[in-house]
Amino acid sequence: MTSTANADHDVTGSADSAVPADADHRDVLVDVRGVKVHFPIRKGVIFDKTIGYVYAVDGVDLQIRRGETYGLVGESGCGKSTLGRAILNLEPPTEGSVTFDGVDIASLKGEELRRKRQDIQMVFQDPMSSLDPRQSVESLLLEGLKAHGLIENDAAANQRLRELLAAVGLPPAALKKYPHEFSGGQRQRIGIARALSVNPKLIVADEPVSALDVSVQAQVINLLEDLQEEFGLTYLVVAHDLAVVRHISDRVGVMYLGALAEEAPAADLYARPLHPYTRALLSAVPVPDPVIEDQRERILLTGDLPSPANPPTGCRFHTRCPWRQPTRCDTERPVLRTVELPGVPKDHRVACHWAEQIESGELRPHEVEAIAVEQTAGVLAPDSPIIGPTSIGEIG
Ligand SMILES: Nc1ncnc2c1ncn2[C@@H]1O[C@H](COP(=O)(O)OP(=O)(O)OP(=O)(O)O)[C@@H](O)[C@H]1O
Repeated sequence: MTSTANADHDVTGSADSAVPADADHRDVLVDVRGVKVHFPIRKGVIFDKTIGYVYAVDGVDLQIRRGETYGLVGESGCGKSTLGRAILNLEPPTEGSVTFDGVDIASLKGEELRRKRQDIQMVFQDPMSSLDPRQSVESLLLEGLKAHGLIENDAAANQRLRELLAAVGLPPAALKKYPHEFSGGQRQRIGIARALSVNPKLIVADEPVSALDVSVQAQVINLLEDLQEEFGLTYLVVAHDLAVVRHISDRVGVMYLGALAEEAPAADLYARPLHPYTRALLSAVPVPDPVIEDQRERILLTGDLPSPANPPTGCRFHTRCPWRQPTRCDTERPVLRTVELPGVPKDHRVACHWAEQIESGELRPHEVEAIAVEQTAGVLAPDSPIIGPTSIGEIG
């Protein structure tokens, strides 16, 4: 693996403890250590010259425990999908390692890699573009089974397909139909059945409901939760929408410009965000009560999201941070660390030099008078109708 890092990027921003405090190593299904994915920017027709890099993922440590749902959130372009692809070994890391079920996936080749890939499946945002329109549902579902040699005979295959459809709440008649004959929610169910067909351990769901109507989103989220319980699945759910991730996740990681800004059990993160970026995102979420809505402080995020091809020095967030402090914030990259604050669990980690001082009120934001929020990309109210009284039987 070659490092493309410049001097500033050599500061990895790695966590003080890669494995969460209360996690046993055997509990960890996915172990991401110091992962960087840098895409070269090339110029020239005849001589292909590298003139820079897009620092899409720039030093991420995270662990996903068996049976949990890890929600990864962040604005468009912060590197969520690239990190997901690195975990699947579809995008080999420039630096760092990804261990899946105790095995470094970069070391696998041929048959071993094919078998490991069976354990990790993806659910995509737009089922219409991920399902071949010329294939019937039967053929789409058989594909994975055949590729991994999981078909003993026709009768067993037929039984398996029916079980898969039942698991995702679709009738057996769906087998003979084509993707265009289904609604968006039903198509996502087919995508989920396809992922399930090879008995994976991990499902990486990249924006699994963002292309669906709000009323259908809840059904698909509930389906994913039911399937997790039934089949003992582990999920990495990638989304730009804090509301989706809140309801489905056990733990949430907030990404900003290629690195984790904060990571915590979902309830803690939403109740007590410690990173200025997470605070700003959550402060932008409207509250249904107009009195509270009127009184609460909103945090101004100034400026645009910097380009990952030219990230700020020091703390990636300092150019937009209302609490930024001279020198340290723009020169020293903060590591993801635990904080010594009463009531904050050890697995609530934050990459901010001043998390304690901000939380205690010792440091005040520079733009205290500002109440408008300029940049709130993709944030929905935590109580948005994502979670409705829906069941696995309801078909979206
Ligand atoms: N193959 C590639 N070559 C060059 N740059 C890339 C490549 N793939 C992604 N990028 C860039 O890397 C950065 C991170 O992209 P990524 O898709 O991972 O972000 P994201 O957070 O998933 O965004 P979105 O929610 O819009 O998908 C972006 O600036 C993107 O343009």
